Amino acid sequence: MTIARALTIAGSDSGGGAGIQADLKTFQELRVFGMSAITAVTAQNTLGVTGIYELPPEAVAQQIDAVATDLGVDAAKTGMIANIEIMEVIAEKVREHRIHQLVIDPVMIAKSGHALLREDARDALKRLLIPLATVITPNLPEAEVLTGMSLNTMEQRKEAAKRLLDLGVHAVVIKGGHTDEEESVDLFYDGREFRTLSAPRFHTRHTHGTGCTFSAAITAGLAKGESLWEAVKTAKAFITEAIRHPLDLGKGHGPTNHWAYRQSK
Ligand SMILES: Nc1ncnc2c1ncn2[C@@H]1O[C@H](COP(=O)(O)OP(=O)(O)O)[C@@H](O)[C@H]1O
Ligand SMILES: Cc1ncc(COP(=O)(O)OP(=O)(O)O)c(N)n1
Repeated sequence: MTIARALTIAGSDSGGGAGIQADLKTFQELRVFGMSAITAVTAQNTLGVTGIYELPPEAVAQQIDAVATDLGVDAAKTGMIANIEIMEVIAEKVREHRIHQLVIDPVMIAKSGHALLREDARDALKRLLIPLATVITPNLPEAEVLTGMSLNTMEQRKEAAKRLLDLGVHAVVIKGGHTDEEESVDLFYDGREFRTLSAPRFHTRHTHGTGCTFSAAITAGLAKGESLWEAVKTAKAFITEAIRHPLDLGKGHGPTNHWAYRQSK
């Protein structure tokens, strides 16, 4: 039996709803062997982030080397990167280990409002990492920062997707979580055609880690050899079930339910 292997390069969320923890739970649910390279440790729960401890860039490089030289990586994703120095080593290691299936979730700010990427690293993301990616998955505020556009309409989002593709990435998914529209519509663009993925919008406080979970599910699909579109469709179904059946935990923005997709099958 071939074992699909996925690596997450991201921050640790002590609360278990986002970051490395959400990614590993998602990989496991989708029957992919999960590995991690931690960029930063956050003290975090459903109410917010109370501490951020960035790791030395060498520690991130060593973790990537350790897994890539022994276990092997079929696909990888990035989440919280924290700073430019860490971003530089990630770009170097992705090239060195020839990681060709790379999902970049350009995490900038948590829903609680805490910055998870230093502001001076936002431009570096466009220069250093996005050109190496198979797909990037910005939410609406992140897509606005990366393009400098206001994204209120679908036409504006399509134009933003084109501009993001011009940065050298193969495909873009602009996620539709951050609106009050009736449906949560994600826009996919691979340079050939625009496609949309729609789901009912659930009125729930349990949306902590939705972006991490969605991008981890895409990574799992790529690790298993699925086409990008197949992987994105499964990721949308996975996150929709995870939000539809929330876990009643915490007093703030609670986690999604990582085992709901399996139970829906
Ligand atoms: N309230 C919601 N109801 C249904 N789907 C949602 C909801 N919030 C987010 N999603 C979906 O979750 C995924 C992550 O989107 P989003 O929350 O925008 O990302 P992020 O966590 O990076 O801000 C997308 O597929 C989006 O459409
Ligand atoms: C350690 C860590 N990484 C990423 C996030 C952001 O997760 P995201 O999926 O964007 O969800 P919200 O935090 O915005 O709800 C995080 N919080 N912590």
